[in-house]
Amino acid sequence: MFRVLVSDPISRDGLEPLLEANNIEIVQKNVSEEENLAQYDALFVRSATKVTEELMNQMPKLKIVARAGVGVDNIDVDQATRKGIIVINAPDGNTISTAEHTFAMIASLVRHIPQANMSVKNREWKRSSFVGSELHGKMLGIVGLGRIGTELARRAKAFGMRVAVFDPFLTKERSEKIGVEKHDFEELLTQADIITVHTPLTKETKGLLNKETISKTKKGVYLVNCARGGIIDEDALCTYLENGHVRGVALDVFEVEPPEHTRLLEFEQVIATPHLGASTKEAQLNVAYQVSKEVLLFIQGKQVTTSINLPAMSDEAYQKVAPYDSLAQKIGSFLSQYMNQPVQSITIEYEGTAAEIETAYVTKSMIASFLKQRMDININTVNAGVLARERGIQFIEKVSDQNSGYSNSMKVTIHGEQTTSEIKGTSIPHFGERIVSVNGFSIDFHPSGHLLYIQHTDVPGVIGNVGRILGNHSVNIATMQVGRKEKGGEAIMMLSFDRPLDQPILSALTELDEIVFVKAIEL
Ligand SMILES: NC(=O)c1ccc[n+]([C@@H]2O[C@H](COP(=O)([O-])OP(=O)(O)OC[C@H]3O[C@@H](n4cnc5c(N)ncnc54)[C@H](O)[C@@H]3O)[C@@H](O)[C@H]2O)c1
Ligand SMILES: O=C(O)[C@H](O)COP(=O)(O)O
Repeated sequence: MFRVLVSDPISRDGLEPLLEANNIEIVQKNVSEEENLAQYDALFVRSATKVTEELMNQMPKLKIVARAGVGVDNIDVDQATRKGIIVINAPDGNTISTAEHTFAMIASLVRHIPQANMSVKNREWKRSSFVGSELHGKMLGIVGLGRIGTELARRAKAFGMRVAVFDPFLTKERSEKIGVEKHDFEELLTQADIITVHTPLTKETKGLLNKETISKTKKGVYLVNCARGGIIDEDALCTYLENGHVRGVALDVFEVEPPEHTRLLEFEQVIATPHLGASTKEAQLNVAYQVSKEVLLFIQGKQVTTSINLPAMSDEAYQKVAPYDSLAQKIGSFLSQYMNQPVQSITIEYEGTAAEIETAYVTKSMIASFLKQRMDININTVNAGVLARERGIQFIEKVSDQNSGYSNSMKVTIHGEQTTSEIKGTSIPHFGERIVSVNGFSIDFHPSGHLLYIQHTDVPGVIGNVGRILGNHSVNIATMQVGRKEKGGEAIMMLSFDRPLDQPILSALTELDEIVFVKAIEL
């Protein structure tokens, strides 16, 4: 049974993909009210639940955190990554709703609609107190032209506004295509009549609009924040509202939510909503449905596509990666079992078509498989890199420009404290993966099942002796491959069996004079 805890109010209809699947139990209850957090495999949240390290420690089975929305600033993604917990979000399910809400806030702000509404409800009729400004012909300054910023720009243009944009990642071509003016931050500050922010809250964007930057804006500017509390510094807003430099402010988000102690709410010129940008039936259905489908993919062992802490990959892209992923896991596990010593560095080299895929994912998969043999914690592609680095293991990814004759290949070299080992493999369409070289010995075997690696001297009779000992122990050899570098020198044997070999058999083989090294490997 896969258990899902839905902590924040999330559309039940949007959970349909999970509700319809077998062996999934869904509990809709806030984390603070759930006594047995340890039983859950997945946690669904919006912005209210704080997914802290402490919470994750109480959920040892947690494998995936699904944010039914965009912002993940309420989730400790670094800690989730360390623990191998996948974090996903629903990047575009609430874009339209938030853009529409922002536009409604802008229109309300310049026409004083909330204040006028309150006044009329108080039985007043003060028409001259609420004279507003037209949007037509005014310049809207958008900071952050992502999904929401772009939709907002389209709406502003339909109202006859000029749209100026600052976004360090915006190209000239894209700004021309959308029909907005690309500016630097300083220009936008000095020219815009209304400034609205649509960036995530990061170290760079925290306090982006502060005492200094707001002082550069036009006197009488309107400021809008429907992205994240803290992008516009709340103390600075109070200062400029008090001295009249800022004419009005519209806020959907606050530094602390709910904003119990902020002075901002005392200003007549401030209009506010309680983080409602994504609160429409449509957006809530979209985001819940998006993350539910992703979690279902995860449960089915398929590739998730909207992960924050994994390389983004569509299912189609993963189909191309899958054969190499499988090969990488086999090589990682093989080398980890074979090399029973501390490791300093791992190098993985891709050649041919293997170099054309999402190699970062495959590298992490190989490292995860390598570490799994050595560590008794949850290791996967999410945390493999962090855990390897924490243990002082360097990993290097290379693309080879050599042509070794295979249409694709992957070579993994491990530098251990005492020795270095290397395995090369290839994936053959419709045939599966093959190991084609071990420590420079050419060989050809399918890396699967109960295997035995034997290093020996290339002398007559050794194969017979090995066969005799195995026969004496009633062990049937399923497959056998040999490889050598030169006649009479060192050679290797790779055997596979229908069952694992016990220690007495391995000891008997080791006692043969011509045998240098024996290692049973389970793949
Ligand atoms: N109020 C709500 O209910 C609500 C709903 C949805 C999203 N949001 C918030 O809105 C924000 C934007 O969402 P989105 O879906 O458009 O995200 P997005 O990732 O599509 O866009 C963010 C944009 O910000 C830009 N950016 C990043 N750093 C910047 C900087 N220092 N200066 C200028 N631009 C910068 C990026 O280049 C990107 O284009 C997020 O913080 C999200 O959490 C709020
Ligand atoms: O980042 C988001 O998606 C929005 O801030 C919406 O947050 P919510 O899901 O708590 O409404």
